[in-house]
Amino acid sequence: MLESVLPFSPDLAKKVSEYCERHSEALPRQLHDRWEWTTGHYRGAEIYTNAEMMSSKLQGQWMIWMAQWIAPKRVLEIGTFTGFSALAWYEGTKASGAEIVTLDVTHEFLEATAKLFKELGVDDRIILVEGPAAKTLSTLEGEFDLIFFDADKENQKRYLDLILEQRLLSPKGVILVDNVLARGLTTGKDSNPHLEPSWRPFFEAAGETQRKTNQDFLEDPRVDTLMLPVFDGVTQMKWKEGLPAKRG
Ligand SMILES: C[S@@+](CC[C@H](N)C(=O)[O-])C[C@H]1O[C@@H](n2cnc3c(N)ncnc32)[C@H](O)[C@@H]1O
Repeated sequence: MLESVLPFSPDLAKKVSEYCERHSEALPRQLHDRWEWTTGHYRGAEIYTNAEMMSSKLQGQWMIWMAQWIAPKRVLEIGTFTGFSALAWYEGTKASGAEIVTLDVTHEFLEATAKLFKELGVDDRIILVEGPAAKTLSTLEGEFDLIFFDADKENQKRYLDLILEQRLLSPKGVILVDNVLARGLTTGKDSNPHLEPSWRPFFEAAGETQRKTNQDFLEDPRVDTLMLPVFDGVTQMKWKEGLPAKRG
């Protein structure tokens, strides 16, 4: 196979996603429950209409696996929402005992998340920070070994600049950026004939913004960039070989 992605229809995408979930280490109960709670509670609710913002269950399984492998001392997440991905970072860092700092601008989301984290007793290592991420980032100190971008997509390059300028990324650290394919529309307006019509204007705009961001990431001389067609598209970045050591 010379392409890197299977030609999915919606039915096949569902079938393959479920198959992959079943053939991966099972999602821990508390993540499973949070995922179900978010989809049930938020769908159609007055304020929180968008459970779609949450990562998929398989993505949660991937996060746990990645965190176990990287064994970070500190994790930084931009975009908490209802805490599903922060719980995955927590689960994946049980051995490394990492501190997890997760940022969100929306008070209601953080309030619901703080309540859950207290109930689950995971507030010993997860720190929730409310406010616009750019502002919060400029106040952070120290280094992070795993950084996840999953908030406002239009500011991703700004976040990268702040992180690199402040050396918040450790020398061997990795940045993971979610949704770089914007449901496929980053590659062109007509790329996804299966997209629900009501979502099309949003993702057309998101795709256009992301096209520029992806190019900016690639052209940034401070990082090595790899874009993968998994989930809604994930870009991985690390310091260019030898760069932090030279600058240090
Ligand atoms: C896609 S959701 C995060 C999903 C979460 N990581 C998960 O997997 O369940 C994006 C979140 O980013 C937050 N957000 C949007 N703009 C932001 C900003 N400027 N600063 C911080 N958070 C922001 C939103 O409130 C929302 O909760």
